[in-house]
Amino acid sequence: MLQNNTHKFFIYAIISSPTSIMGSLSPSTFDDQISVASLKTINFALLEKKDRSEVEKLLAACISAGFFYLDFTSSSAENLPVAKKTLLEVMKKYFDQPLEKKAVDSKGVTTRGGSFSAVNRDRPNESFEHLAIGNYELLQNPLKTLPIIFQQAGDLVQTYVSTCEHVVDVMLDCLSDILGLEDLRQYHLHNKPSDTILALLSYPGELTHQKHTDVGSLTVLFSDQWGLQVIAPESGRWEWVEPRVYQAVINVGDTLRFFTSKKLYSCLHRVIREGRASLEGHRYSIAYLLRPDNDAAFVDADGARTTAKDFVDAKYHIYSAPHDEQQTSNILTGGMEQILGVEA
Ligand SMILES: O=C(O)CCC(=O)C(=O)O
Ligand SMILES: [Fe+2]
Repeated sequence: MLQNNTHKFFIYAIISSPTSIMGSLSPSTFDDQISVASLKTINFALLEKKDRSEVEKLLAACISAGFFYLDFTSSSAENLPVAKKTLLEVMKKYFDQPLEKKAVDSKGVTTRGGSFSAVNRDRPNESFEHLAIGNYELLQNPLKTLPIIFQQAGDLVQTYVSTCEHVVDVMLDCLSDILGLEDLRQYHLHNKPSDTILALLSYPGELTHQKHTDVGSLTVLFSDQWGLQVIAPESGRWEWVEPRVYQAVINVGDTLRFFTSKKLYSCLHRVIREGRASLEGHRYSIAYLLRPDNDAAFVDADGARTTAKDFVDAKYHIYSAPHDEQQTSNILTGGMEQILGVEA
């Protein structure tokens, strides 16, 4: 085992190139037969100015891959990648604590903390540890919502979350304008109860994250480590999402797809630890998951009218159900598996 790891490190040292100007994290030339997704990069400063061609680029990314990078250079959210770096450090300290200590923070609510896994004895690695900080709860009562380690970091989490609120608001405005829709923000009012969360994820060892679409509307994701894969809509094949230090990965979730009469793609993704990702150690990621206000109503993938609250509850149920139960429903994959023609 030790020999194996030493060998891996040796290969890594040979093939890795230094972090580029873009802040991408090598090994970009690792040959594990899986391509790196060629996702578009959208400029957030231009979206803030409602620059028409950038907004068109945003729409194009949302109706094709459903995934893209967001570059914050010279925007009012320029500090987000810096805050992410600090947040990752605090997270490491947090997840280093004994399980019993962390268990107290989720207050027995499995969707808010602890270990999250599908109930499947054949795939014990499909599990990760998480802490989910409720956006609404954080606004209402930060001291009750934040574990002590995060309180000690001053207003780090509050600033991070309010910046994410701004980032998603701008994207929702741009999409409403270009699609000629009434304001998509009306379903995402941050001062109304919703299941919008800042999810802090920890993948020690070889833990993975089963394939899924995100239940909500938009996700702002950062990870400095390889592991995330997305389905390429043209081929139905899994591709790596290259981690970038200064850019967030944004993806469309199920509910934004439903609010836009299924024009946008809520793309399937997963985290695996094989191939180039096997060179990473303990993996961490930060996902701001925007979900609609609890009472927002829409028609789901099966044509049923539902509310965000019921839809999120149903998705969480199926997320931790056995795989054979998951296969009987469209919920885990947002109905996207058939549309994308997924290979495996
Ligand atoms: O850990 C990651 O990179 C992905 C996390 C994710 O897909 C999620 O939280 O929905
Ligand atoms: Fe996800």
